[in-house]
Amino acid sequence: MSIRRAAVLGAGSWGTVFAKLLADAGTPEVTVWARRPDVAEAIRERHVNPDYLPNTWLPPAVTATGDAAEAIDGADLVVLAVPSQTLRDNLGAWAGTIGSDATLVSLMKGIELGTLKRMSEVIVDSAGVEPDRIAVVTGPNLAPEIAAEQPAATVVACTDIRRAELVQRAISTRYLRPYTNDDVIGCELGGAVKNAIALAYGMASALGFGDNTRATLITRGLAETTRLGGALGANLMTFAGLAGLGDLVATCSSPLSRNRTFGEHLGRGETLEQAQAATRQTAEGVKSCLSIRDLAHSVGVEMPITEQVELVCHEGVDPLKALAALMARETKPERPGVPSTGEHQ
Ligand SMILES: NC(=O)C1=CN([C@@H]2O[C@H](COP(=O)(O)OP(=O)(O)OC[C@H]3O[C@@H](n4cnc5c(N)ncnc54)[C@H](OP(=O)(O)O)[C@@H]3O)[C@@H](O)[C@H]2O)C=CC1
Ligand SMILES: O=C(CO)COP(=O)(O)O
Repeated sequence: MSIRRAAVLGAGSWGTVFAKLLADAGTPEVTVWARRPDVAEAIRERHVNPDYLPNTWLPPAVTATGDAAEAIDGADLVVLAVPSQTLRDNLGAWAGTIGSDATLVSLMKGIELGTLKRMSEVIVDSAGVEPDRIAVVTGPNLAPEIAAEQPAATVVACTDIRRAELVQRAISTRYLRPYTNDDVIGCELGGAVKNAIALAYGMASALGFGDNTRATLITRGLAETTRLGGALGANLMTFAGLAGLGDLVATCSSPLSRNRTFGEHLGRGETLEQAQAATRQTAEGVKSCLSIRDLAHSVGVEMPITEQVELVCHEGVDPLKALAALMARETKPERPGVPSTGEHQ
């Protein structure tokens, strides 16, 4: 079985590249929904998204519309590529038009404010679909690099292996190698938390700190992500994979990352508003650091880096003070609960 018609709802960087990917992998009809009619027209008429990917030519199978119902009509794959915090409202308006056996794909990397839900949970709520119809695609996938067809890998996470393999086939190309994974919780947490850690990494870079600081943030960032995952029922091995370490390293180390770039602005002493004005695209970690912190508190997990990122973003704390607070924390074993001497051997 293969996908005949796909809808991609959201015409930003990743939504647009994902439409190209589906077409390159053989989907005959891919319709992008853009909320601005001029963007839809440019994709439809000129095969380019001038705002987000001006130098990427989109294949003939990709078309676009400003009418979401038209995009969704008859689609057996519905891809969601809007900002995490608007998903609930967007999908609420579209849900009635989605086919009863269509597979939904979530590209979002965030945790909803207020409800503290992962994106697949928001989709279940607002579209009223069963969780096993939702596949999460996540991994080290900076949109401009995938647009340029640079080789990479990704993960398709779904509790229904048949649907996971369907999506895997639908995005398998010579430049992207998808793996399946049944750990939806771990894959979504990896994608959401790495954005908060990349904000910290960007701040540290702008403050002039070198590779020891950066490696420490990545490693301890992964440790707190894994702690949260453990408390929420994820498979801990997921965090050593593409959706965990892979995405964390790519996002922290790339100047293409919007989250890292946003962190650099904060590290240079800009306010949240100044950083927002300087960066136009979605930096999910800015809002999700609040919901991730609250989610962690709700299950009694400490996430010190995420907490300090939240204080810098939303309480105006100086990034240097945030760093000092992290360094002044009580000393402890690297892996709490594991003896630091050889007594267990
Ligand atoms: N870019 C990347 O490299 C990757 C991104 N992701 C994730 O994919 C998701 C989407 O990101 P991405 O495509 O990059 O984001 P962008 O910021 O590039 O684009 C966001 C898109 O959503 C639209 N949008 C903005 N606000 C609303 C709203 N209120 N209602 C409906 N649509 C809206 C924008 O329209 P308009 O242009 O009119 O503002 C635009 O089409 C995010 O969760 C991100 O973390 C995942 C992997 C890679
Ligand atoms: O998720 C991404 C890469 O996998 C994109 O990261 P940014 O949203 O920080 O650009």
